[in-house]
Amino acid sequence: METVVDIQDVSWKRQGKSILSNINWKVERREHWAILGLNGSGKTTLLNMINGYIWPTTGNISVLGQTFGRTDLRELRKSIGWVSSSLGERIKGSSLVEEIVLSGKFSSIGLYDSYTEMDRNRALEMMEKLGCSKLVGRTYQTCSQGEKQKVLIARGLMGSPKLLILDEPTNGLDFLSREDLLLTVDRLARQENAPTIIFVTHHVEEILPVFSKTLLLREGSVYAQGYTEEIFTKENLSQFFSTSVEVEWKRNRAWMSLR
Ligand SMILES: Nc1ncnc2c1ncn2[C@@H]1O[C@H](COP(=O)(O)OP(=O)(O)OP(=O)(O)O)[C@@H](O)[C@H]1O
Repeated sequence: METVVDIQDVSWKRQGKSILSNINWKVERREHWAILGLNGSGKTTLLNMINGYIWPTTGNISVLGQTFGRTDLRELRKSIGWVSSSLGERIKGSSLVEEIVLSGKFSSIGLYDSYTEMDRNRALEMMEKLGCSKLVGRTYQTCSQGEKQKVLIARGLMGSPKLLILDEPTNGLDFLSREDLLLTVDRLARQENAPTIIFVTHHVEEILPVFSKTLLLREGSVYAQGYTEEIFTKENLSQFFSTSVEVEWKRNRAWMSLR
């Protein structure tokens, strides 16, 4: 099996404080993972590290077989699609959605490079895949929150990444748009040639069965990791959140409520 992310004994310290402590985590190809953690648990820090924006204080990390310190990070980043709210905030509202998707090929925010007919067709194909091709010709600012997320995911796929990171993609979505986006991600993840996906969330019930593995992060440490269905017990989650919770499984998803 091909290892996509290999993190060994990684810690990251800032101002004498451990933000990440002794993280060990391996993601194999086509093994889709969810990362669940409360605000401030270290999720974004971990993603910044996987993308090579920050380096471990101690420990080793390699992504897609490239060991940090011995690799061209800009090249590596082209193999990683990263969809986050900070990406969304950097997009100009007046940009056409198809141009936003196309810009994913160059990992740029605006579209400055020239592109071919083939690139344009691929952009349309990615929009088709995400179920948002009807938006062609529209500007970003006229799209709903859910439509914007789909455009950004299509952009993330444009460069045929081996790893796709979806960082809280359901933020700001209403109940129906959230379910629609989750189903779209589920469909994408099940495709034959799908990239390995890391799905970051605060919410247990957003973790669909296709995310067969979950990493629980708490206060910068791995609280638990492994098969989602084994991890999401009421005992585990009550300890994890330091609050008594009930867990109910419906449609292969765990739903959590206060006890
Ligand atoms: N450069 C930095 N210097 C000091 N502290 C930092 C730095 N970056 C992050 N932190 C701290 O590390 C902790 C983890 O932050 P991080 O943003 O990774 O959490 P998160 O799980 O992504 O949170 P959220 O769910 O709210 O996005 C926080 O307490 C944050 O204040």
